[in-house]
Amino acid sequence: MTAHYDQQPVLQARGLVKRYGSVTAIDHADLTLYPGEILAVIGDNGAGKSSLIKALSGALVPDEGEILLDGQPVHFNSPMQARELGIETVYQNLAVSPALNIADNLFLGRELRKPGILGSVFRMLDKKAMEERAQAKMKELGLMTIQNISQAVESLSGGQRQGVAVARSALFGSKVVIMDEPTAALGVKESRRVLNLIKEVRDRGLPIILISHNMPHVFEVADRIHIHRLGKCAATITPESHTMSEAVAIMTGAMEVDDSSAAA
Ligand SMILES: Nc1ncnc2c1ncn2[C@@H]1O[C@H](COP(=O)(O)OP(=O)(O)OP(=O)(O)O)[C@@H](O)[C@H]1O
Repeated sequence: MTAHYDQQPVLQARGLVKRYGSVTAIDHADLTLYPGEILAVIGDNGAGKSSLIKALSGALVPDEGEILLDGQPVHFNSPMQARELGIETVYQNLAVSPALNIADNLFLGRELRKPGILGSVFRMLDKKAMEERAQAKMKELGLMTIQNISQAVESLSGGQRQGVAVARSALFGSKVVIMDEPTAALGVKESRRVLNLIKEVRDRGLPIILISHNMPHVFEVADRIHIHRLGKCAATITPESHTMSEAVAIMTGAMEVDDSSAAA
């Protein structure tokens, strides 16, 4: 699937503001995510990327501004509310529970119950259905180098664990997947697998917001790059329109951009 810039954006932030006392973490920030794209969000430390992403994933309630999902205004008071509307977030830490197996991790907090009275009254889990769906999703995403779905996640490598977290987001994210530094803790080979997986999820129709400090990774996978500076979008560029050093220059304020490209 290729990005559709002529269509209704899937997710939009308009004029978001978040203040912590005298610090303005988000300062009238805009962001637009179109169907079929990987939108990278880059910015210096303290630029307000995490705060922006938290607002989009329901982990923070903005003081001002609006969030639109498929063109409709939405208000999230918790991450659960954002998830219920199809926005899944993969956090860098907390990605998976090591002691649980792969299938249990995929369904953590959203376990399937057995049909009928066994599930509704006795709350019995449908382990078989969860394992089958987990297996199918891992296979679909090309993650079947992991042999056994009932294998404990603590026995997997860092890249495989991140793969499980990405598979979970693809399993439940019906509209948007937000990934916060998914390759930060990984080696070269593992990063490559996770980047391919991210592209695979995009190609299967889920648009992605990717927060990353890794410029080569961003330039490799992003369709567009939202550059965040001083709490707002300084520019939206593409890997074709600008070089990595130009992106860094915009990020740090060394290079000015005209207002037209700042439209998110
Ligand atoms: N809970 C909080 N309380 C007070 N100040 C905060 C809080 N969260 C963030 N800030 C401040 O808001 C600003 C933006 O922080 P934020 O974490 O969103 O930036 P960031 O771009 O994600 O940075 P990094 O790349 O270092 O994670 C910073 O000045 C930070 O100190």
